[in-house]
Amino acid sequence: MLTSIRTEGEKIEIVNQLLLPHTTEYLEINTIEEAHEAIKSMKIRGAPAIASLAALTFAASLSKALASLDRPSFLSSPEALEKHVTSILDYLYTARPTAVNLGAATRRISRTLQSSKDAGKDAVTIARDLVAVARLVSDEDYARNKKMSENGSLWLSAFHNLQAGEHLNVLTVCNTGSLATSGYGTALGVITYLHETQRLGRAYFTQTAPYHQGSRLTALELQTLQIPSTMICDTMVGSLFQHRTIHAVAVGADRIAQNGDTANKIGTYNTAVLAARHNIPFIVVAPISTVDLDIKDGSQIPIEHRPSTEACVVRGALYPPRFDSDGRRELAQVMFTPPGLDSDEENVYNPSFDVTPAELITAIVTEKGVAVRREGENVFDLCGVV
Ligand SMILES: CSC[C@H]1O[C@H](OP(=O)(O)O)[C@H](O)[C@@H]1O
Repeated sequence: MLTSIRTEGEKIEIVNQLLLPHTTEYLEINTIEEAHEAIKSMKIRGAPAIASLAALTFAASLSKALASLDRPSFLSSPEALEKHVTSILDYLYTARPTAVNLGAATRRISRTLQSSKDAGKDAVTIARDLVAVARLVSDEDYARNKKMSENGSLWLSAFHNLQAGEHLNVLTVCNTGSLATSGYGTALGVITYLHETQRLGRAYFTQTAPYHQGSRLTALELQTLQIPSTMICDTMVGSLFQHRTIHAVAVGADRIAQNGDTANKIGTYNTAVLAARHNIPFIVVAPISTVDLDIKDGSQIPIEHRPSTEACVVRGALYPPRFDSDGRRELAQVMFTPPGLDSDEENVYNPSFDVTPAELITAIVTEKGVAVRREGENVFDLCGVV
């Protein structure tokens, strides 16, 4: 299985997802600033993976400070430590505004800080507690994803009253596998679990322009896992539903509001509208840390707009292939420039996410269970799940 992040002691490395699938290059992340840049530039992406890298880098920075002979001033008191921790986590959170998992990790770290302070611990002891809890954000992700994948697979099998020997065809959008998490994945985890339990017919996935999480990352993951799959262009979802049997759509999430409205990769809303038109169950698969109960509905979810140039670049390998002196396949980055590109968003509209209203979502699957929309209502009992 591919990994988005790998660690060895205090060493943290990420695979540079801008270069996949043609080049596998690991980058060492040594500072908070490097983590921020890697997240903002989308060398690493995927809400859970972003939270894991931020938490691991935060833990490494504290760990280095604790090991330093020249103790920094923020370890002089719990108050100084709290101010330092808050500034680091708030800074990391600014890297990408829509995904909320990092916010949940920040809240978890802050709760630990507060309880350690209330217990009268000194700054050094509190810092050690924070290192431990921050590492759990990543360490616990694999098991969390496996559990939600099992929950989603069982729910879909029951929804279709799947009998022995029958299989489900599932469409997914973007990339929600090991490259978007710390292992196994969310929506792609459901597809993987169905495959591993002999209940998957075929996985379908959209290319997911303009970053191409589908054609560059999900394709790589499904090939690596040897899962039968078919890629479609983003514009082909309606035709697929008209001409192929699709039993479900399973997507990830970056932020889920209290009423179940869900922000996810751009193109998810289109797919949800078409799934409703074709009576295909549409499920969102995400960890509890994606649910933001402070946000009443999807209108309050900040939607990141990426640089217009990113919507004008096609990344890929040269054809016929050319190789550099190290034998690595050369990539091409073709920029097509619409007139007046320099005027940015007037010419290129490039939201990175869209919001799918709850009434188009059949169920929200988490590691704690499945929140099903009640017939005739578009409000999920999320509190029953969170
Ligand atoms: C389990 S990943 C959640 C979410 O993150 C992706 O966005 P991006 O690739 O821009 O980080 C996509 O929306 C996934 O569904």
